[in-house]
Amino acid sequence: MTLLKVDAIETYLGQYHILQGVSFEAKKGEVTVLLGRNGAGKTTTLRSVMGLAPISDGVITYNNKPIHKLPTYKISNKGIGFVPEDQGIFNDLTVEENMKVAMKKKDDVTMERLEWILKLFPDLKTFWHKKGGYLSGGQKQMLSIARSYINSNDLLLIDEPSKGLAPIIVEKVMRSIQEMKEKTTVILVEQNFMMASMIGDRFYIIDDGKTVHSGDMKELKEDEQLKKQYLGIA
Ligand SMILES: Nc1ncnc2c1ncn2[C@@H]1O[C@H](COP(=O)(O)OP(=O)(O)OP(=O)(O)O)[C@@H](O)[C@H]1O
Repeated sequence: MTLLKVDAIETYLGQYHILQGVSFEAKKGEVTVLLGRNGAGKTTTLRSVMGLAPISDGVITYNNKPIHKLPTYKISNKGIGFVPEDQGIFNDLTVEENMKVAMKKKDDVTMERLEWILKLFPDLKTFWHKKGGYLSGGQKQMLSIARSYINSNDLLLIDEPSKGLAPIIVEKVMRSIQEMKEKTTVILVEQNFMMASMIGDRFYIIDDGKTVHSGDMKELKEDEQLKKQYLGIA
């Protein structure tokens, strides 16, 4: 079943026509990976879904209902979580406060999730009373991911979770996304192709603000030509 459908969206940032026809679908229970070189438009695509970079043309539907005219908080209230590339944590709040502000509920399920998160990222427990602004880049990234895991979202948009993290933590994050898959549909922007291909089900390649290729991740793993052409690997 298609949970999110992005159909031929166009987005301007200021006077620049950044997205010029991006289309993709996220199927329920799958990890959909958006790939493409730097500046291709992947972040802008996620921001457009969240209503942070409003589209000028095209349609975005969630559970078959259009959401592209809604303000960001209404999109978020539909159960769509977002881990932005720039982390979006509060520098003046402690790790604990950052987590509490993110919680939509404080029920047993949320507390169980918190326990799971602190096992996943023990660093956050160590720095529980430290202000967000004083964390290292990697710790900020962990906090940002943790904030998105705390609520039971139906869809999670994650922008480059591996950025700034040590390889062992990247692996942990990827495994956590795999665990999340049981409950949450995921759209992932990821430059680390090895990680992306490990957990991704379907891929879409964005180039120059357009979707240029899509398919099963299994196929892309073997398509050296495509990887070389658009991703600069192989
Ligand atoms: N505020 C802005 N105003 C004008 N152009 C912008 C703005 N923000 C981003 N861009 C441009 O939009 C294009 C797409 O950027 P975007 O961040 O979506 O790419 P990306 O695929 O996520 O790249 P990366 O992998 O480097 O994060 C880039 O050419 C970028 O320079």
